[in-house]
Amino acid sequence: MEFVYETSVTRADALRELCERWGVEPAVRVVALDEAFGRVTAEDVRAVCSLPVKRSSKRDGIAVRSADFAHGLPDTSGWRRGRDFAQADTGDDFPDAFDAVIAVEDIAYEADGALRITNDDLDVRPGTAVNPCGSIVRAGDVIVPVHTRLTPELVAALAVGGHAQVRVLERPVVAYLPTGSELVPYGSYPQRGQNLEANGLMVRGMLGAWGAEVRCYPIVRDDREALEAALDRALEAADIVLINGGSSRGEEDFNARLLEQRGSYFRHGVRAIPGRPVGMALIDGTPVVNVPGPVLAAFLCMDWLIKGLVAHYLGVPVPQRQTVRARLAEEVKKPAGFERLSRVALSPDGEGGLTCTPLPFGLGVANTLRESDGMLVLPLGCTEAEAGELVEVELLKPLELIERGACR
Ligand SMILES: Nc1nc2c(c(=O)[nH]1)N[C@H]1C(S)=C(S)[C@@H](COP(=O)(O)OP(=O)(O)OC[C@H]3O[C@@H](n4cnc5c(N)ncnc54)[C@H](O)[C@@H]3O)O[C@H]1N2
Ligand code: MOO
Repeated sequence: MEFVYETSVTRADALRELCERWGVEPAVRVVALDEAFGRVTAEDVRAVCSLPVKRSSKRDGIAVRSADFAHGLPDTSGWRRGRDFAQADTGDDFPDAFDAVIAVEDIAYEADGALRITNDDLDVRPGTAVNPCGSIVRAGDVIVPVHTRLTPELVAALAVGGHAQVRVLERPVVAYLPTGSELVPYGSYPQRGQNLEANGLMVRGMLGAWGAEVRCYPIVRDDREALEAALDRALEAADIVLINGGSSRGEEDFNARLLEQRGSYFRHGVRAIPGRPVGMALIDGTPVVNVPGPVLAAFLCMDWLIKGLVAHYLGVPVPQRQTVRARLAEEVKKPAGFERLSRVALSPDGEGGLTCTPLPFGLGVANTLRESDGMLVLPLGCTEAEAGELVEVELLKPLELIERGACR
C-alpha cells in the first residue's frame, strides 16, 4: 500500500481502532507485596481483618474508667497503677476494665508516685481518646479496587488490611525489534555509515514506567526474510510487538509492507508530525506497531500509541502529563491536515508566568532532548499559532527544574 498522508488516521482514531480489534485477556498472577509496586490489581481487594482488633489508645497516656469522671475530676491521690488506671500509649490496647484514655500532658506524678490530674477542664467520657475496633481498617471493606495501579502507599494499605500477597494482572510483554543495516549497538564507536541503536533504551525506560515488560531483540538487518523471521519469533513471545525503523518509503523500508501483508488489520500513517509514517497492524490477534526510526518520532509514537495500548491491556487510564499555560514567544506555522507535536523550551517571563519557545529544527537530537521542557500540541485544522498567544504545554520535566532554570 502506498503511504498516503491524506488517508492517514488521527492519533485518537488509530489508538481506538487498534484497541477495539484487540482481544486482550491478561493472565493473573499472585505476587508478594514487596514485589507489587506498579502492578495493577486483578480484583477488588478486601480487608481480611479489622484493626485495631479490639481498640487502641489514641494518645500516649493512661487508660481509665470514664465512670470515675462522671461527676467531675476524681481524687486520684490513692489511685494505683493496674487497679485504677493502666499505661496506654498511642496504638496500645489496654485491659477491659478501662474505657477511656487521658493524655500524658494532662497528668503528673507526685514525688511519692501518686497520680495527679493537671488539667482542670478535662472531660473524660466512654471512648475518649480511644480508637474503636475497625477504625484503621474494617474486615470486608474494599481497600483497593480492581484495575488500580499499586503505589507504595496502596501496597502498605494492603498490608494494613491483612494481606501478604495480592492478585495482579500479568504485565504485557512488549517485544522490541530494532531494524536497520546501519545500526550498531550503543556503546560501539560508530564507523562511517553506521548509526547507534539508541531507541531501545528509551523504549525500555518508557515501557517499564507504564507497567510493561520489555524484551529487546538483537538488531535485524534490512532483509525481508530476516525481518519476517524476527517478527515470527517476537509474535510467539509477546503481547505487543514493536518493529523500529523502516516505516517510511525507503528502498529498504520493508516493514510497512510486511505488516500490510501479514495483518488482518493495517493502517499506515497518522495525522501527526513528527512521526507520521507509523504503521499499525494486528497479526494473529497481536498488535504490531512499526515505530518510526528517528529518535524524536519514535518517542512520540511510544508516547501516544504504545502508552495507550499498555493502559488498555491493564485496564487503567492512560497516564497524562501535567500541563502549564505559557505565552508563545514566536509564531508557529503548520499544515492544517496534521497535528503538530512541538518540543518547546519554557522560561519564567519575570511576571510570574512562563514563556514557551519552540525548539529550532536544526538543534540536533541530543540538544533537543536535553532542552525540551514541554510539548506543545497544535491541533488538526489550525495552520498557525501567533506570537503572544496563551498555549497549553505538557511538561516533559518537573516544573521546579524549569522555574529554577536548572536544566540549562
Ligand atoms: N522520501 C521520504 N523519506 C522520508 C519520509 C517520506 O515521507 N518520504 N518520511 C520521513 C519521516 S517523517 C520519518 S519519521 C522517517 C521514518 O523513518 P523510518 O521509520 O523509515 O526509519 P529508517 O529509515 O529505518 O531510519 C531513519 C533514521 O532513524 C535511525 N534509527 C532507526 N532505528 C533507530 C534506533 N533503534 N535507534 C536510533 N536511531 C535509529 C536510522 O538510523 C535513520 O537515521 O522517514 C523520513 N523519510
Ligand atoms: O515526521 Mo518524521 O517523524 O519527519 O521525523
